Amino acid sequence: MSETAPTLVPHVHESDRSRLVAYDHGAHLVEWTVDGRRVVWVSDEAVLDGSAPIRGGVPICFPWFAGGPQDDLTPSHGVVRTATWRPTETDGAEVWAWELDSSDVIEAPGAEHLPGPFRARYAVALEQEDGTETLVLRLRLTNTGPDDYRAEAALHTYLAVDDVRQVRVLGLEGAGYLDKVTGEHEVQDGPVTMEGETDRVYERSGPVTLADADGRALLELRPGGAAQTVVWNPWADQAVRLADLGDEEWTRFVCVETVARGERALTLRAGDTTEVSCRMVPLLSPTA
Ligand SMILES: O=P(O)(O)OC[C@H]1O[C@H](O)[C@H](O)[C@@H](O)[C@@H]1O
Repeated sequence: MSETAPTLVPHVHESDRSRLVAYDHGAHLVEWTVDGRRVVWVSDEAVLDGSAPIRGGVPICFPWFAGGPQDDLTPSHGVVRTATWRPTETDGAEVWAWELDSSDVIEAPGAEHLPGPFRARYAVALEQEDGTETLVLRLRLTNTGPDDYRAEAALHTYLAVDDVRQVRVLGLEGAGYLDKVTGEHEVQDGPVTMEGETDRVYERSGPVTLADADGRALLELRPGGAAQTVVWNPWADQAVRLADLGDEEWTRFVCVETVARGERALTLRAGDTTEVSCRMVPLLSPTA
């Protein structure tokens, strides 16, 4: 028997400007590179054998976010980010699409906390917009049961930055937020800058722009179907505790997440389909 751990097989797609890499494990997009510049970030220490969630990329969180409404559920971020999704037929500009049903995860740890039966379809598309190649992520959730229920969901986007201590997140000015580090409710004063562990749930969905210290816009995110934006970076002390994150890697990313949690969780009506999406628009020119 081989002693080598099984390694997930990546899907790779290259267009004129973009390179995308994804796995069926979690329907997890792990790389988006535009003109050779990394936009979606993944850890060098990410576990890629299917035994754990992948640190980086765009984890799909459902049907709960983090530890759920009462912060008492495991695994963190629900049951679908470690499930093996089924590739399915693509439509239009979609590069990949996957499906997952609640029956696929019924044996998974945490399945006893599913609020109801569901069918999920997730697609990664490269769509042209005003001559720019944009990345669009669409998560469609169908309540396949007879009763309405509520569920949390997120597209947990890890964005590559040169140095998280230098970046600004614009578009959340004046938004109320829960600071999960202090437990306090605050109102955002000016652009978001980070000087320590940051874990905030903003009651605004965007659009938001990621900019560098000089105010140069790097990327715009346009979320859809979810009311909140989470901004997260573990910073140095917490990073040391994450086995799948190199000790210095925390400086290289910021998570700006499209989220529906707590009182803003999704309401999935019996038989209906709800969509959570995020469009990412690169704003740096190739020569910048
Ligand atoms: O370590 P994970 O389960 O991937 O979670 C990573 C992070 O996800 C979100 O940003 C949450 O707001 C954080 O509280 C959590 O620490």
